Amino acid sequence: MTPGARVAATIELLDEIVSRSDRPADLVANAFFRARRFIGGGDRRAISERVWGILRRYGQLAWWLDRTRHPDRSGRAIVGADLMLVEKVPLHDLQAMFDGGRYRPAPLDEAETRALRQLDGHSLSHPQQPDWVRLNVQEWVVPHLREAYGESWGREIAALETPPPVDLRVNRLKATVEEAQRALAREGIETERMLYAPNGLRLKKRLSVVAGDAFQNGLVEIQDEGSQLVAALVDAQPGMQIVDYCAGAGGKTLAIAAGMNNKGRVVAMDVLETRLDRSAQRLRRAGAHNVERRALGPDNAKWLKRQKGMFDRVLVDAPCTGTGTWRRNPDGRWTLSPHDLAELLPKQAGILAAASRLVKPGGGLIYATCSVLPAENERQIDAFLESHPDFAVVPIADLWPDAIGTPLPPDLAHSPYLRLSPLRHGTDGFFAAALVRRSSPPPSKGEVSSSHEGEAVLRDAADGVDPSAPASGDTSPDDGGGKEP
Ligand SMILES: C[S@@+](CC[C@H](N)C(=O)[O-])C[C@H]1O[C@@H](n2cnc3c(N)ncnc32)[C@H](O)[C@@H]1O
Repeated sequence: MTPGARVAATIELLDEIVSRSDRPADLVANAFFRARRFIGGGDRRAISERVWGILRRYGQLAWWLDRTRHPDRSGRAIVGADLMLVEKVPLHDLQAMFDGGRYRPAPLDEAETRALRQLDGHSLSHPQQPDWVRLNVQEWVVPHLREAYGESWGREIAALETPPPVDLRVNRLKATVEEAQRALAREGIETERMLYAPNGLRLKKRLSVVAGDAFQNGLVEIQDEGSQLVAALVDAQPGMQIVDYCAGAGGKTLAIAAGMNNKGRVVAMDVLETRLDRSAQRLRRAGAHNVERRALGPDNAKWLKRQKGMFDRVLVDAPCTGTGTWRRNPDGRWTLSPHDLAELLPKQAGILAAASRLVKPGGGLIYATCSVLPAENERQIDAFLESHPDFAVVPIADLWPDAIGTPLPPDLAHSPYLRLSPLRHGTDGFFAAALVRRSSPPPSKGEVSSSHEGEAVLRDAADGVDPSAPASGDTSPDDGGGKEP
């Protein structure tokens, strides 16, 4: 493709993503390229990279368009501004690309030219940009981010601008980590061990793994390190009864099943049966035979009632704002609305309460989100504990050695919860709380606590910790000094 044709395709894809804001950008992009098979691999990568970069800096680009009184915010306006401000294309070269030639964008009109001319020689950042513009987030989200991270919120959000690495989880039903690493190397895919996730491998270079034998034979799955750690916190053991209550297409179900050696039972549940169905092929490929899929709905209502108090572990990977995945899904920065958050909060609380009924005394309940907003995380847990005194928090440092076994990130040593971020841990932003259902009623004030039954790690921690301990920004001894694994 000529540079002009690439620019035209970039504009087209961006317009499509913006007009289909109800769909995740990656799905829109997949459909876009499927319908244009003539676009080769190299061009496809270049176009995607540019579009994803533009979505990451959309706030600043839009700020410049406002400042120069550009007539609109169409794809051509945004892409034009990006080429000038980021790639430093001078206006006359931009005009040569926008010349209306075959496969190239239509010529810039007078108003467009007048606005874009003012960008010549400028950079994306400008001292007059407010923090939220500079950091490419919507203004209404800032108080939530401050609550999460305190004054280091800017650095945390800046870290979400870095494109994510490709992370793999080795399926221990099929291979050891070393065997999988060697199998990938034979395909020319070099990887390194992860700092935290014990079965994780990170690609040294961004390459596609899905066509290769290691992936096709179920030795590895694509899964962010943070997501792997959440699944590992379930501490699935052979013979256990486990529910993955919001299983979706089974990302964490697969990891849980891999820890059980096909002994015991995992029930994967979700309100969307179509999502659950998508896990079937992945489970087959992984050789996981102990997973049962059940859609939440009228068909399983009776079954669900009968299962009360039956499970050793229940994972609630709740639907959330996805703010922790903004480096992967930068469109989320712009599509998220206060209304979405307001709708999610009661939904998350309802799901957590419903799922908790399945946990047996002494059993564990893991609540997780890929959000960094305390309203969806710490405050949900506070409210849940208030109305469910039979549950208590298990501090993450108590679970980590047995469930995960790698060195505990220092900033989590005194945190009741797992709080992961790209800046500190090199993962997506994740939150997880591990709770245990007490086997006996909680001690009343002043009374010495009673002993508990159940799994060793959970039992020891069943009296819990103060869940009102400060959010992640406040607990780190090394604020923002996290290292990339
Ligand atoms: C964060 S996603 C789960 C991702 C999945 N666990 C994984 O690791 O791939 C949240 C899931 O919750 C499901 N969900 C939404 N409302 C629900 C409800 N009321 N009960 C159970 N699941 C629900 C959504 O369909 C979605 O699949």
